[in-house]
Amino acid sequence: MSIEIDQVNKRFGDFVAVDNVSLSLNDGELTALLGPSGSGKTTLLRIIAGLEQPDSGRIRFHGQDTTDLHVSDRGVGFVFQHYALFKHMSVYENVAYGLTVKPRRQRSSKAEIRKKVMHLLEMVQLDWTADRLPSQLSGGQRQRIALARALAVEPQVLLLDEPFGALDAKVRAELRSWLRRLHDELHVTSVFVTHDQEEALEVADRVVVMNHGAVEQDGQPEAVYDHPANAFVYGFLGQVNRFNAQVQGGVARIGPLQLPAAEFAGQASRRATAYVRPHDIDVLPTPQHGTLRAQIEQVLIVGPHARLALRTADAEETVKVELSRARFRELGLQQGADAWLKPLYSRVFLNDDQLADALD
Ligand SMILES: Nc1ncnc2c1ncn2[C@@H]1O[C@H](COP(=O)(O)OP(=O)(O)OP(=O)(O)O)[C@@H](O)[C@H]1O
Repeated sequence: MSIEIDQVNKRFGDFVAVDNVSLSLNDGELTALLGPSGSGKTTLLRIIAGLEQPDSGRIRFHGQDTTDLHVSDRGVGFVFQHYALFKHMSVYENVAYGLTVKPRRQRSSKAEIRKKVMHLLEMVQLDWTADRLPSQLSGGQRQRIALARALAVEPQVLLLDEPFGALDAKVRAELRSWLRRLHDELHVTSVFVTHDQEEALEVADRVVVMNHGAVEQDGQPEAVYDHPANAFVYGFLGQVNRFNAQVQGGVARIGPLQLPAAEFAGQASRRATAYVRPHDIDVLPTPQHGTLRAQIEQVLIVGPHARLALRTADAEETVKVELSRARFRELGLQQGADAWLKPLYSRVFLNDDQLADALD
């Protein structure tokens, strides 16, 4: 089931929650709506679901206009952040609920319902909990049951609003890869809302980055991560160092450093900001041509990585660098010592890019 969002707008009073959003989501895709708090993700999800009416614009499922269709007639399944399982019903009854409340003529027999529910419970690997009450399950298990319940009525579209938001980091990580596997098996067109960039990049086929109610960028996770459309997306999709630069002749200068900025080759001299991710900077123990001198302020060893904070002579912020632990040992770097920074990959955006301000 493809979903077309066509010039959708939504205001709450004077506040623009969704600002002229158009998107085409492909059949069977898992799409992440990613953005900071208040960027309009949930509002857009609720409009797709039919829980909220847009002020203008249309929603189409597989070419059919559903904008005025009631939520119960859209064939959508939901999973919310706070597990909304019925407390007094067993796990089995929770998953069976949507099937047992169907009108008699559409309802399957008890035996068929049983078979289906048990199959769903096996799929979420919780068939052994069928007779338990939700209170006897962990948070992660409850979310898997919520998902089984949403899938029981065979929705054409599955909508998930921060489904793992209330869980701790380890459980979240487990559920992410589990959701990905489940989606690969079922291929239900799914949209999930998250403000966690790692979650979006890991799970989704496609990432839609939102800010102030509008879409900043839309694409496959690698494309969005490797080629951010603007400064906002660069900053939002992971840690980044920002350097004040002067761009001229296709080069961005930061003191003795020269970084490529070929896209601005034809421009007059302009102030700009160079963006460099912590893992895209090498650190050298001795001076070299075209490197930036800095002092190592802090070293944190985190599992296989070494995270360094360094201060350059004129930088306002510390520069963050991430090296492999092996590389860090090989270099023999010490806290307090001088080191020389060599950015390996960077992106330059001119300073009048208003989106850069959105990060501050
Ligand atoms: N029913 C409403 N009435 C008034 N304002 C609302 C209503 N629903 C949402 N808003 C506002 O619209 C904006 C967008 O909200 P929305 O929940 O869509 O953002 P979000 O990106 O999902 O954020 P979060 O991650 O914090 O849930 C917010 O500023 C919110 O306060």
